[in-house]
Amino acid sequence: MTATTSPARPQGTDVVELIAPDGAAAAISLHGGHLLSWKPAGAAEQLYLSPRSEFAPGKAIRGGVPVIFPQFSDRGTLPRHGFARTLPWELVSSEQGKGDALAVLRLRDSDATRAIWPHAFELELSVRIGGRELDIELACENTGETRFQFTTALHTYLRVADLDAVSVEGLSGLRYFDSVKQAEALQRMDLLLTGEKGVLDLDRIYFGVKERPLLLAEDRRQVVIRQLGFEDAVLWNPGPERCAKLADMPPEGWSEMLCVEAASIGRPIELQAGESWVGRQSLALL
Ligand SMILES: O=P(O)(O)OC[C@H]1O[C@@H](O)[C@H](O)[C@@H](O)[C@@H]1O
Repeated sequence: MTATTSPARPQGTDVVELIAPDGAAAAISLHGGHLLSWKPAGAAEQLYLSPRSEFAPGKAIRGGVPVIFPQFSDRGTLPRHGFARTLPWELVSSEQGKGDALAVLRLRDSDATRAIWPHAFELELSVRIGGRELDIELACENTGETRFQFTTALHTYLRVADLDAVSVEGLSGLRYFDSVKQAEALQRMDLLLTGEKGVLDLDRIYFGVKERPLLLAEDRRQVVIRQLGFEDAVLWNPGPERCAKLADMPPEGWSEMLCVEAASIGRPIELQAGESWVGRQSLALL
């Protein structure tokens, strides 16, 4: 069975709706190849999507899962977080299986990308849902004649009921770059408390996370976050002051979200002509 592509949601953006036989559901915008919503079977929305997001050509959507490629943040000369999140992707396929539903989207280099990044590439984003699990896979192929390097992330905005009650486990002993303090540090404890009792204005790149599972926990909810192929992870929450300066976030939006991003930043990925790379982030609601 083919899933439907519904035009004109939100504000003219093409959105692919996925529904698995058990009722798990997801919505993916072709603008940015951007997962907007994930509802596991029998459970509520797990992703945060800002009600003030713009959904306009050339603009990034605030929330969901932006695809960051080929540059993380301001670490290079390209627009912040690269261009994949602001370009139209094409739908390759969307289908329902026996126990899941899967959509595949593609972005290839174009005159617009080559004007600022002179490389031939093909990105494929696969989103699979079923039961209480979500897999997001990003594949990149060098379709040109010369090598290139990139940094990348799946910039997942997790919805939280109350940031004060949220903790993240699994980071102990890792070195991180604190982008707020512009300094490196070592994560001493396994438990990172967010919200007013913990770290507000949180913006950290944890290096060498590799396949360690992370656990996001709040009162009655636990989400296991796994990654494969990505080396690092980013934790981001703007806190009240920075959030107030973000035009596409409501003033209290920061208290309802926490970004846990699968990323490769510390060691850029290098692809020779014809080579491919694949990275995956998997979420499971316990
Ligand atoms: O506002 P943007 O461009 O979507 O970026 C949001 C945040 O993305 C995070 O990944 C970065 O670590 C932060 O520094 C940044 O502020």
